Amino acid sequence: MSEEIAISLHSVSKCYKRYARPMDRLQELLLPHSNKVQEFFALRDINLDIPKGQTVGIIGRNGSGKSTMLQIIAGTLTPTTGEVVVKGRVSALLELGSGFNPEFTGRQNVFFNGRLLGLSQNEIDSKFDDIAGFADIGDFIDQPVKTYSSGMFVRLAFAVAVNVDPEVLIVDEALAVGDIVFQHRCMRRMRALMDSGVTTLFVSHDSGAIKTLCNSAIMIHDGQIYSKGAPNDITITYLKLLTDLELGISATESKQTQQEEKCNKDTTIARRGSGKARIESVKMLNHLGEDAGETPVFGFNEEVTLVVEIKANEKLLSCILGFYICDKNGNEIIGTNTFEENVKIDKLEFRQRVVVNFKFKLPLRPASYSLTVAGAENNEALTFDWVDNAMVFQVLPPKTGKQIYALIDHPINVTICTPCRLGST
Ligand SMILES: Nc1ncnc2c1ncn2[C@@H]1O[C@H](COP(=O)(O)OP(=O)(O)OP(=O)(O)O)[C@@H](O)[C@H]1O
Repeated sequence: MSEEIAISLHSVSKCYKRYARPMDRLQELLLPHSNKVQEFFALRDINLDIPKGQTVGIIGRNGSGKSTMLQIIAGTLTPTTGEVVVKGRVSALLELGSGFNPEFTGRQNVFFNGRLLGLSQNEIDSKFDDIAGFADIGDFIDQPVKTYSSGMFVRLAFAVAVNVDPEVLIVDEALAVGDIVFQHRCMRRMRALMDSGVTTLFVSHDSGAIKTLCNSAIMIHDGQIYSKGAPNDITITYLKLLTDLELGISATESKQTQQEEKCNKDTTIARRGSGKARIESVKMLNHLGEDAGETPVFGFNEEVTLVVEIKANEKLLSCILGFYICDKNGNEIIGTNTFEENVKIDKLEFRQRVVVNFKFKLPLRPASYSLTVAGAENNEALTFDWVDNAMVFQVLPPKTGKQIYALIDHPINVTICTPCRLGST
């Protein structure tokens, strides 16, 4: 059975007119053929099908075209060319306060927005208490929204967006504005909506949020889809591109080197960095100090040693080496570096090698994990080498048969107190 497509973009482009000087705009109006206008493509030939029920993370640099694409999907912007089909009610949180009339009270805006989204008066009536409760802005609900703080604005906008039974939800980092308690409330609600089958597009610069929330991701670069796939792979691609651009490597070259690495290994190993020094080898030793091989299997809570060898390709004034152990979604579970552990690596001469050992236990839920290893000259410097998926290993279940429900099994002391019954003889 083919999957149902909720959002479909076919050859979508968005071209803006730009003028070098404000005068040029006027001249163009008065003399339409004066050729003062420059065409700028914010989006170019986007083809995309998003299946119903997916949570898709959208990632990309500032100005890459993310908001333009989402506004087109939300229907608040018309594409210059191409076709967009979106099935179902779209609730979008794209710009702070968009869709709110500043002169209306919060209550009036809830009704106004609800009607815009196609709800009847009765439907909004029945949802109003939920919306006001979620926004939790007290008496401000009856004040004009122009008197709101930006946090209150977001609260109300989010409360409306998630309580109108959307079929497509579009969220553009608006969550970052509320306080921590509200952010947690938003996350819980978003998860509940996703679990109930709402198609969600989530734009964020926070790769952690993309990895935790989404089941696929799209990276936009220069108005085009640069890459799409599993959230972890896409965030790796994104971080590699950011590093490469900083090093003066073009986006095309960055993509090419990543594809070459991919062909050489089964897993999406991604390597980036300035190359001032290189991670020459990575291995893990088991609790007996034996090399655990290329795809190790460790016992639950086994003590292991991660052995990393680096070689300086130039003289380094200092060096920090670190690692992460990530779950299959790329969430960092264990990690540290020599600086945080107060272990100083002195300067390295050209071609000098150094081997760093990290010894730790693996109190992890039985599953497969990947290892990321990275090094930098100091805390401010660009990494000289960063290797994602340097190794993948397995952790076995505890021999005691204990179930591990959380990601990590932290030692916990449980005591039972039996209170004396009052009045008993
Ligand atoms: N109305 C407009 N007129 C001209 N250019 C525009 C207009 N709106 C957006 N752009 C340009 O289109 C490009 C894409 O903008 P967009 O807002 O979609 O990027 P973005 O990826 O969402 O960026 P950010 O992460 O900073 O929000 C940018 O170069 C922007 O300057």
